[in-house]
Amino acid sequence: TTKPKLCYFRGRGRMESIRWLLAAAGVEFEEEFIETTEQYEKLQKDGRLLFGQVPMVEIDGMVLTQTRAILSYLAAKYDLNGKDLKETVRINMYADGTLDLMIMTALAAFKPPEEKEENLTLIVKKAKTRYFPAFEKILNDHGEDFLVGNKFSWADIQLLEAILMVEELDASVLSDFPLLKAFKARISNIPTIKKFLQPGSPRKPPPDSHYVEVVRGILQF
Ligand SMILES: CCCCC[C@H]1O[C@@H](O)C[C@@H]1SC[C@H](NC(=O)CC[C@H](N)C(=O)O)C(=O)NCC(=O)O
Repeated sequence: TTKPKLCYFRGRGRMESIRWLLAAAGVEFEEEFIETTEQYEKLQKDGRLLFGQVPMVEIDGMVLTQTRAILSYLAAKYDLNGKDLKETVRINMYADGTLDLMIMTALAAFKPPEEKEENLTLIVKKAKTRYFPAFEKILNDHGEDFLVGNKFSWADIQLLEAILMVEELDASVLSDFPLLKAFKARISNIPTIKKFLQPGSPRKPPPDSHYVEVVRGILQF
């Protein structure tokens, strides 16, 4: 069978959660990195970007765009989506929340230097006052190893990804969240995730100035 093909810049951005989900599901994938404007314009000209945007994933004979739609398809396809609609909507709520937090960290790299420090402080504050307390409470109230239905799901993958991203900004961010600390250790030890966290995996590094310049150049922003 042909492997899914991911088409995005050589960096995290909006594609990183898709890489995490596939890796957690033990699914190998190809990557096509957009490095030049010509590449990007050819994708658009060939009509492969529905709204002219990436992430784009080729899978099961389809050319998919829109990050959340892709994540939702993959979660359902790889049984990471809850046992019924009520579990699935909770998973979607949690996943959307962590995605909002992660987009903030992705866009932080593109802030002008004078706004960078203040913006990073804001992101860590949002994580500590809005997102992490909500997840700490869920783990506390349900007393289970996973966020939903005591079974590993897409929501667990994205919460771990978000925790690691915010820890890159402030290593002590979990100091007031003991249940999230234990959650991080538990989920990081799931074999497919443990492998993804090793060097040499398709996981991308934090955005650096080179990456920002490449994306700015291609997207003209
Ligand atoms: C480090 C991460 C990269 C930061 C920049 C990215 O964050 C996004 O906000 C912009 C890019 S991602 C690239 C951007 N894609 C989107 O905004 C997709 C949004 C869509 N709702 C989705 O969820 O997939 C893009 O193709 N723009 C071209 C343009 O609209 O004409």
